Amino acid sequence: MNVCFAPCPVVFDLDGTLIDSAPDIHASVNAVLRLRGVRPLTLDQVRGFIGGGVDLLWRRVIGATALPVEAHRDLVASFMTRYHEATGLTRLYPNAVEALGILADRGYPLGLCTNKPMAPTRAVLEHFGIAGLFGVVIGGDSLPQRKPDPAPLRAAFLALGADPETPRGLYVGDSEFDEECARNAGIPFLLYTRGYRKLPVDRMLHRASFDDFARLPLLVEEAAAVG
Ligand SMILES: O=C(O)COP(=O)(O)O
Ligand SMILES: [Mg+2]
Repeated sequence: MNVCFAPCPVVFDLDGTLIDSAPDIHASVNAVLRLRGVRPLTLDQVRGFIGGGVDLLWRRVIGATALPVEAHRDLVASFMTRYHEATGLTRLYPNAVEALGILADRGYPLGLCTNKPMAPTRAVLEHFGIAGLFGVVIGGDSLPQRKPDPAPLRAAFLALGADPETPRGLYVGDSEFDEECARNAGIPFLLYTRGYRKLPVDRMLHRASFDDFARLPLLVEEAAAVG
């Protein structure tokens, strides 16, 4: 059982969960492709490449274009110079900030565990004025491992004071990477269905799913009570 007597930590994914960042990622990818004389990718294509961090994003971009595999490192570097502070096209999902505020007011320690590198993660949290809500932020370059490896999620729960043997709490995310990571870490998973997942909801293991953040505070209370 994973019952939380005191409010247990709730850790969030970022891209496709709290924010729709695909338009900024898409614009930065296409800026790099333009410099190389490569045809732009569609927003749907790029959205489908998000979830595993920038290295995987660019392996997928290379796979969809005629770019050489050897250019991967330079492409990632060129992308990061554009993307590290790109927030103009990014939007918070409706009611996400309100839900975070309600959970914080109720005493739930909040954390963030994303595969996005720390620099753009910090930039977007500052841009939306929500950095202070999170007791810990783990980015895609904070540890040698990335989701779906359980290490980043475990690190987030440890930083929020969870017991290392039997970490208690909930992970809220949108993608197959998050689901697998939660499963690997033994943490119940709450699935936001309007993000970037590719599988149908019923093919993903989750404690509960939701399509509106207005429902999240109640779902957290219910999931925390069941354990
Ligand atoms: O940057 C990515 O590829 C994914 O980021 P996320 O872990 O916040 O969904
Ligand atoms: Mg995500």
